[in-house]
Amino acid sequence: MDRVRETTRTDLSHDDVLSLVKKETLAIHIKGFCRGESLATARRKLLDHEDRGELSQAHEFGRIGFAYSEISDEESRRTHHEQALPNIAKLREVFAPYPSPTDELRLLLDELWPAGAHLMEVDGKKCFIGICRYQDRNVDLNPHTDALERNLPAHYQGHLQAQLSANIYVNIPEQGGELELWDIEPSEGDYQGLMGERAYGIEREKLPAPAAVVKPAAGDLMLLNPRVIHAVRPSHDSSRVTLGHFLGFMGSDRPLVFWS
Ligand SMILES: O=C(O)CCC(=O)C(=O)O
Ligand SMILES: [Fe+2]
Repeated sequence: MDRVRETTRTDLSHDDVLSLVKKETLAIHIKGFCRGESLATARRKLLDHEDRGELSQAHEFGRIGFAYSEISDEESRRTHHEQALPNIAKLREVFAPYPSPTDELRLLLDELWPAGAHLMEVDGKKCFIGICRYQDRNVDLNPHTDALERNLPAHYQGHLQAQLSANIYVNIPEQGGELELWDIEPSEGDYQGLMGERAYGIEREKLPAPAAVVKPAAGDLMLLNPRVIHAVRPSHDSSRVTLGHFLGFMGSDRPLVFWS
């Protein structure tokens, strides 16, 4: 079975999303999701943006916006929610006068999902969506999994049935920058054990060869299930710049929720 499915913006379906939830498909690839003019405008601005900062837990990665995964205490929790809407507006502005691909993704999923899709709220506070991430030359995004539960408050555990990831590629190096996917879903305990003292992720040497390797192009959208191990090979030339989105699945008849 082909574990990476190619489709188009118009053909993306409810069943495609469910196939990722069930891990029948490892990734769904939509080539040319972004419109050319909009991408060219944004790429110029994003490659040299004054608001680029460093990801709290792994300083080798640049980012615009404050990720949910950066929450480690009450102050960072407040920061995430206070900056959520201003950061959404800031990234929307980068694409102006065109619609931002993050907004288009939100609308597309709201339209295709029977119960719709909206920003995640935690304790009545909205979450940020659409983080811009920079992986500069020779930086390795090690094999890892993503789990919202690592950063949710204690009384909010257990409300997701599945987590999906949706990346929009703004700049992709000529060499390197491939997405690697393994068909391995470690339990949280096993993952923490494999991680040991590392800030995040697992050594590649501890894993077999990946089940799939995909090289996206600038403008593409890739959906994946980040509860299975995945990684991004280092770029050998320009920075790899993406817009990252997570989707929460709470059942087929419930809305999808968004955060970054
Ligand atoms: O940038 C990518 O291709 C994948 C990034 C990633 O780790 C994720 O989507 O969870
Ligand atoms: Fe990830």
